[in-house]
Amino acid sequence: MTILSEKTPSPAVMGVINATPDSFSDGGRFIDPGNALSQARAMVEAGVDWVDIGGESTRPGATPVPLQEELDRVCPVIEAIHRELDVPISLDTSAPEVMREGARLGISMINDVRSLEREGAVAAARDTGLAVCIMHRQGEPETMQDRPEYSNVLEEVLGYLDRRAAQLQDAGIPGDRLLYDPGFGFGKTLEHNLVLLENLEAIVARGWPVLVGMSRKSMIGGVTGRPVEERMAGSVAAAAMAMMKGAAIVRVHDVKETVDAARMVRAAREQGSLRA
Ligand SMILES: Nc1nc2ncc(COP(=O)(O)OP(=O)(O)O)nc2c(=O)[nH]1
Repeated sequence: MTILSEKTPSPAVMGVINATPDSFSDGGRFIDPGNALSQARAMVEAGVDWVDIGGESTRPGATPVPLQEELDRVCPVIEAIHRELDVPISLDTSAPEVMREGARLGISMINDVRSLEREGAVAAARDTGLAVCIMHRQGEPETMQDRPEYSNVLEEVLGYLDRRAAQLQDAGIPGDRLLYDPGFGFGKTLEHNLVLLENLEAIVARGWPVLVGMSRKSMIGGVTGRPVEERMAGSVAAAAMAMMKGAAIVRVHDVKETVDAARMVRAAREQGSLRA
């Protein structure tokens, strides 16, 4: 995967900066570009490999954001981080116009929880030449957690990602620009999420870099009983498990702690390969 090999180690840590008023765990903190830049700077100082900028919450129950409002939220943040910091930026959006503007402003990856399914998104992503993370979800944020059901969640997630990757390659997006994401929390019960985490190797085995986002989500709370603001340890543990199972990027809020976990995984993997 050229974009990943060129820009970051594996596993890599992606810091979440939501320029939104309503994101489930950091909503409102980074809607001001100055605050977002300060957060990005702190993440870079903590060793982050990517920052992920989002202007629309996709938490369960969230409603879509008008295009201009999403542009107004993310563009100043992208411009400031691209100007002031040396860190690859991924843009968390489903809107083709936002993808194109983000590419113009210097992002390195499109992170679309809707896998380029919106009108014009495939062409936009293709034209930018950027890496594209595609993600499985069942339903839309407004209702996806009402009654998630699968006959076999792992097979259905893999089936969707494989079909979508084939469609996008047929549409002219080279396969070496794609990343897979199983979509933790996007139309899944706690049990579904845990099956996907425990079997992550099967997703990694498909051959595309795998990006996972479990940080502070309800699956962490469901297992630990912790409220959102106390889910750092559980989130780092889940990220460590994913990295040990072969995830290429972990998308997290608690960067400093997760960078330490990533460094442990990389060190053991490198030393282990030397057969000391
Ligand atoms: N690739 C990818 N992108 C994602 N974007 C948003 C969220 C939701 O988490 P967050 O951004 O912290 O909350 P909100 O959607 O409320 O902004 N999760 C993922 C994920 O699991 N994978």
